[in-house]
Amino acid sequence: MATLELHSIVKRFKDNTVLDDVSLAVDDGEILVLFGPSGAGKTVLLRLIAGVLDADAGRIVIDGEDMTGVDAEFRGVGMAFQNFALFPHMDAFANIATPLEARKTPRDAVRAGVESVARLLKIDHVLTHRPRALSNGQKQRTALARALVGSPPVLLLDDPLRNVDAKLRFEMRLELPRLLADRGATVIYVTQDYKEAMALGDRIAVMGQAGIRQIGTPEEIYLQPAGLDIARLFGDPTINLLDVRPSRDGQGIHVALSGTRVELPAAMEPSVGRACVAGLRPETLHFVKAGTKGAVPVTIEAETPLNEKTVTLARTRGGREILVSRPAGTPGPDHGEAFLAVDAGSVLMFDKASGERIAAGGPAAPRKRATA
Ligand SMILES: Nc1ncnc2c1ncn2[C@@H]1O[C@H](COP(=O)(O)OP(=O)(O)OP(=O)(O)O)[C@@H](O)[C@H]1O
Repeated sequence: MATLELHSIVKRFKDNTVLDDVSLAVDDGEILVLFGPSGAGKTVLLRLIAGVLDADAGRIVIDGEDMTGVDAEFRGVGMAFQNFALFPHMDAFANIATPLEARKTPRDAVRAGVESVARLLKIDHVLTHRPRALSNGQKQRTALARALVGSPPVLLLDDPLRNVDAKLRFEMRLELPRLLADRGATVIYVTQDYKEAMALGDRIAVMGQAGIRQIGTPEEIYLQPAGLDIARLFGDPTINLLDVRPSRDGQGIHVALSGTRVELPAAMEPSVGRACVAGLRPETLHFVKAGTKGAVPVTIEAETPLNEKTVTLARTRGGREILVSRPAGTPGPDHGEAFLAVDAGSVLMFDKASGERIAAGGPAAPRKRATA
């Protein structure tokens, strides 16, 4: 295990500044997920840490030691790439063994190391196969086995599940946290899949234009996103976003939805009188009986049963669409008029002009993350 610190990293390619003053600290044994759109600089950041690219400015410190000028093979960093990067002329065993061979590990120890990691990743039956005789999932596990086998203190995994089918992705999402925790490595894990990010990360760093937009536990990122851009990236169905202008009277702060007053917490004070966007997560909205105090009248347009939930498309009197999600098998209206309760504590409020969240609102994130 090791700690990893990035101090004010800058990386440019000609006039393209990919990383601008990026700082980050990863704890010993932590899994930090780098999440963000294509081209955000995630791979570049991993390559800088690995030592296969040089930064234009800033320092990378592993376990207290400045890595500037330290060659890749002496950094104690293992890496698995999204495109596998296996040697085609070598069988799976030899591919996995390369980090141990490079260290001149005795033959018996190589065999024991490769077989043990191959068993863990369920590829022990294909160790004599060359990459072209492996399925994508087996190739992916072989690349991962190669990154794990030397037990590097720091492990960099670049979207390792991108090329595998949905079933294996799902299995690996469940298995990987334990596997990584067992190896004791400090991990930086890149993905573009928000579910993977939430399932695997102790913390998630959301990458935006040239840097990190927000860093926090999965719950903090989901419940208290720093901006509209981040709120939209997490959640399925995506968050409902409604233009509002909160106002205040003797009874408190409120907005109008379908002509109905929806009370907001006092902490929403900074939003009063401003053009805002209210974010309502579909799972925080509930259908209630007609006549329930504060219930918002809507018309049900459509209902889609998904595996574990039912998603309803409702429309307000003003014609705005709202998605509501509820656990599959629970009762709910499927046509006609219905009424929605909005949980004021769950409403996220964003400044419309800047897209930034108005800090005081939103539910509190729990201190500890739930297990995935
Ligand atoms: N060797 C290079 N020369 C010039 N530009 C590069 C080089 N490597 C990366 N870039 C640029 O840096 C930016 C970030 O690329 P990077 O591969 O890190 O993105 P990413 O966030 O990992 O994307 P993806 O999720 O698609 O892998 C892109 O604009 C890319 O074109």
